[in-house]
Amino acid sequence: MTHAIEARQLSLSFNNEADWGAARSRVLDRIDLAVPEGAVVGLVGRNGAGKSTLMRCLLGLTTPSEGEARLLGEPSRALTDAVRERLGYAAQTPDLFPRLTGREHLQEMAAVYPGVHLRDAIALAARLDLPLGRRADALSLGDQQKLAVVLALAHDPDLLLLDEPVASLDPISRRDFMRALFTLRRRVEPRTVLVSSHLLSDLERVVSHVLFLREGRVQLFVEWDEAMEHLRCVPAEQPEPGGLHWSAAQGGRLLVDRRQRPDAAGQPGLGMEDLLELLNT
Ligand SMILES: Nc1ncnc2c1ncn2[C@@H]1O[C@H](COP(=O)(O)OP(=O)(O)OP(=O)(O)O)[C@@H](O)[C@H]1O
Repeated sequence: MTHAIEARQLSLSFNNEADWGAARSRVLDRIDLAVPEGAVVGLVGRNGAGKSTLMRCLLGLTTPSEGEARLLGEPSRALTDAVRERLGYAAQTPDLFPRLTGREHLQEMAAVYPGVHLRDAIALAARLDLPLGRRADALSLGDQQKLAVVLALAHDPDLLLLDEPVASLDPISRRDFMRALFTLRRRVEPRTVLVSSHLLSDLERVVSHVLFLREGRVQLFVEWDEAMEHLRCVPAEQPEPGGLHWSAAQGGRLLVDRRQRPDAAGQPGLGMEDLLELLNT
């Protein structure tokens, strides 16, 4: 199987001397990851879990302290232009030129990336109700986010990384945008997407996989349909072999795969919010 995103023992530490004397804090902790081509991965975790940092390391924008990442088969630290042209990224804080209009942003991009489809991008902007004639510094935060996403999608990338792209969008725009992510494709090959969000109900509708991150570590990386079908929570006073995670909360709870635990048969399925809560306690 080909993997669009790979990480091996990816770690990152920062010197936080101002905060903690000479302490070094580990923001990413030995992350191993293999995301199959065509997967739509929801990246989920509490504030400060390391989601944005992981995306930046994957893209080669931040250099890891240890380990390595690969995108579309190439090491992130040395991506060729050919692979860069197949990537789309929208940062959590939109990275726009304040004096340029949305349309000018698109034209600038078309000049650099031969694969930009102006007509499709303009159609997506219209669908999202984004005024392309307005300067970026005159756009609301939600509209700036929409523009960042329209730009990230404009060249029909094979791999799309979106860092909280819908946080400031109203519910109607969010729904339209989530649909657009997966339907706007000129090529037949499926697009791989890594999207972080705290809006779990939006993610639940569109993802094929979920990556739960806690304090820079991968807690769980699962196919979402499988997780809903088979992951269950059973009471347990202490960690047990075969359990995927043990939480001390509520008298002790163990996350298990019900195929391995007959006693989990009567337990209800877990939503993304249940899992996030369980994995963080
Ligand atoms: N340049 C830096 N120097 C020191 N610490 C940093 C730096 N960048 C990030 N961190 C720390 O790394 C941790 C992870 O931050 P990150 O922004 O990746 O989290 P996140 O999961 O994206 O959070 P949120 O959901 O709030 O966006 C935080 O504790 C943050 O303070």
